[in-house]
Amino acid sequence: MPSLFDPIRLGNLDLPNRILMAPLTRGRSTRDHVPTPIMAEYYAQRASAGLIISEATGISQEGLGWPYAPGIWNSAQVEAWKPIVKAVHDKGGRIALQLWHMGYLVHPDFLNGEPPVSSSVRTAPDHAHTYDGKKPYGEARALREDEIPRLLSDYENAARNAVAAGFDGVQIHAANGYLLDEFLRDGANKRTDRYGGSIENRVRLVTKVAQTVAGVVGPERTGIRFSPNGPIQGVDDSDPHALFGLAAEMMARVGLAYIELREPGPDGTFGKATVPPVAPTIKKTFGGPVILNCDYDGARAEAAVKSGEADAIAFGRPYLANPDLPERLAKGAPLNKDVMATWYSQGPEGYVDYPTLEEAKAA
Ligand SMILES: Cc1cc2nc3c(=O)[nH]c(=O)nc-3n(C[C@H](O)[C@H](O)[C@H](O)COP(=O)(O)O)c2cc1C
Repeated sequence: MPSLFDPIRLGNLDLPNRILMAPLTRGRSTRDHVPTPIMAEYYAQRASAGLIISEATGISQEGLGWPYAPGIWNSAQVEAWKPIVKAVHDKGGRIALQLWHMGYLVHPDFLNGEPPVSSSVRTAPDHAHTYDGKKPYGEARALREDEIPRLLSDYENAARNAVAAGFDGVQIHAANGYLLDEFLRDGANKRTDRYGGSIENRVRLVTKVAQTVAGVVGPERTGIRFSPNGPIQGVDDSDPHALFGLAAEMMARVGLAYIELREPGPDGTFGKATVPPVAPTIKKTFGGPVILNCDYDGARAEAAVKSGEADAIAFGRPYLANPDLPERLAKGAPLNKDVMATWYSQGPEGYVDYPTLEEAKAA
């Protein structure tokens, strides 16, 4: 069986190892959601990943409600992404862009006071990060059926821009309680039209988005992320095995290159599972490469790949804090611990200053 350190082909991308960088929002763009030069340094430091999945990146202003997060809907953003992608390529790496619509998790402050959109009228629990600190979420309105073509054209525009910026591929963000997850899971989707109710109806929007994005980028360069197990940001489902089994089958029909899953265990530190693992069901109905994420260390990751449970592993917090993660895992070296206070802070601290093993030894 393969090891974490063996190459793998995802769609038409050849990865030198099976250690992926999971998408990590870091808030180092401008207030207008334009990427900044320090992001080139950060991603280039992590170029030895089999594949970098970028931080979630807004497809439209309607879909972006995170302070200083990047977007990909206008030409200033495309131009600013180009040197970042080039910096990763110059170091021999590969980078895919994660396409994001935050749905009901966009605070009205980002929308000139207008309500955000979701599958149904609903208010997210807890508080949003805004430019004026944490605030309770606003009530979302239900996206009308006649607005869906416009949403799809936003995805199409973003996908075209990702290609123009030079990305090796894209990942559709359908996880973590954001818009596409709000349509998928019945705890959030209360619609009575053909986008709600049955499982077939609830997978319709994500399937159309996948077809639209793959139509621009190529299915062999398009992946998708789900978080099938357990509640997150107020979104959950009553029958995840049936729902995500069908969603994965639809993604296979579109021909996507891979599915990535954030699936914690029952004691997960980034969400908690509430049903038995959904990954095996998804792996069966998808048939292609499945990448697993959440709470992996080197030993668990190697065991998951060796057993065939996963084709590759995506690391989030370990990658944030260890630019040379594959080299450290190969040596069984200790890992730097990520510092939560600088996850979303601006500037270089806790961003580009985590040392490699060699730098730590030299210091
Ligand atoms: C600071 C931070 C930012 C994150 N941003 C994103 C994101 O932009 N998109 C996404 O799908 N998940 C995001 N996540 C979730 C991670 O991709 C990953 O699923 C999570 O950290 C669990 O993996 P880990 O145990 O390897 O850290 C984020 C997590 C953290 C800690």
